Amino acid sequence: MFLLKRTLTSIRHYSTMCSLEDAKKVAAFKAVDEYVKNNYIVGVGSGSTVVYAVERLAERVNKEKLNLVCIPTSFQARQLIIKHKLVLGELEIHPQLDVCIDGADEVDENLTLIKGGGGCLLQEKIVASCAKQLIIIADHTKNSVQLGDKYKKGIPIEVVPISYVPIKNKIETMFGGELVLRMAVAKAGPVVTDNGNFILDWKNFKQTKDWQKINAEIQLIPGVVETGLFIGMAEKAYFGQEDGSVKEQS
Ligand SMILES: O=C[C@H](O)[C@H](O)[C@H](O)COP(=O)(O)O
Repeated sequence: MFLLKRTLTSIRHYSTMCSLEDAKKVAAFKAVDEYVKNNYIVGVGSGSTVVYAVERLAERVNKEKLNLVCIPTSFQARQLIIKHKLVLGELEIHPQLDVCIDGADEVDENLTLIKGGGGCLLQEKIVASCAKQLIIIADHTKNSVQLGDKYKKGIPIEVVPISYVPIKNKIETMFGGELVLRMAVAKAGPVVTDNGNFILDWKNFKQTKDWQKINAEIQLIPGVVETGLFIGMAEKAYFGQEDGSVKEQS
């Protein structure tokens, strides 16, 4: 009897738990509902969570007849905007955005982010820097205290191809850890970003509270194009939870 009761309890518990995809979706929908208004210029981030944000943008445009212009942060984002028949814009015409909605690989307690797991960090940082507000959408696995607590693939650093070995050596000497050239999956050789660059993933870095200083030093190394550290940029993060609720951090 006791065993049966325990089994029933765990079945009930399981049935109220959401998948990671559901968690991404609830976070994305809430962020779009709360931050996107009529006549906005909207930055569209990259990655699997942003797919749901674009779905919601399209629903709202169709239902509420919102007049939006969407600025992509990658080739993927551009394709999503086109697929959903949203108005595609560019920074040349709209250099100031009202809001940018994007995913993240990890978000620490200070809203410092690791981004670039999908290789789109450079354009994401450019577009976010032009937006009045950067809003992050993610599932609960991305929510951590310190960077590196949860995301183990490393901090992505986009580099000019000829410089990847010197940059790897310099950062390992300056700060420790290991920088690994990201390799492509369906192509021989390295990942080539939307901007024609390579990505070094900085793994096993020391945890610190001084990301601002380290980031500034890395950015000064010749050949470094951009880092996946987003410091002091995000206004708010929405994390979809296992129970279907959304946790907000600002
Ligand atoms: O380069 C990719 C971006 O920074 C993504 O926003 C980040 O990797 C999170 O992606 P996802 O929503 O797929 O976890």
